[in-house]
Amino acid sequence: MKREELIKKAEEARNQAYVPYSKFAVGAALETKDGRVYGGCNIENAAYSMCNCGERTAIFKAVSEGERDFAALAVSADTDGPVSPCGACRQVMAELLQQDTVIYLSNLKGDIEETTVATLLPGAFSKEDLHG
Ligand SMILES: O=c1ccn([C@H]2C[C@H](O)[C@@H](CO)O2)c(=O)[nH]1
Ligand SMILES: [Zn+2]
Repeated sequence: MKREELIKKAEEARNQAYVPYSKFAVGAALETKDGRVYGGCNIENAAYSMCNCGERTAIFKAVSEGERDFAALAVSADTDGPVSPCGACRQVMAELLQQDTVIYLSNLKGDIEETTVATLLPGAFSKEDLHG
């Protein structure tokens, strides 16, 4: 899928964001190597630490459906520049996406930054660290 199409799907997922506290809506769209797309939005909670980001919602939806091989992830929010994923999402991307999964960071103005998991989180803690 073209990056503009995947970003549009992230924007559509963003419309479902449940953000009564921050009012900051985020959408994500994760495309598998077979071309299936899983949307995700951020979902907040009155117990703030339970808030889940849009990126992780999309990743967990896909993985929970048995998906393991991902081509691209688009993220969209109403930010000045391309949205910057939080550290927790970067760590989850490092574990569950591939090294060659393309990440499109975007905003509603049409700015797009194309990056990779390795660039977003150099030195990520991984299963190699865990099992020496
Ligand atoms: O890349 C990001 C950054 C923040 N958030 C969410 C978490 C919280 O619901 C709100 C404000 O931080 O935005 C995301 O979903 N993705
Ligand atoms: Zn996050």
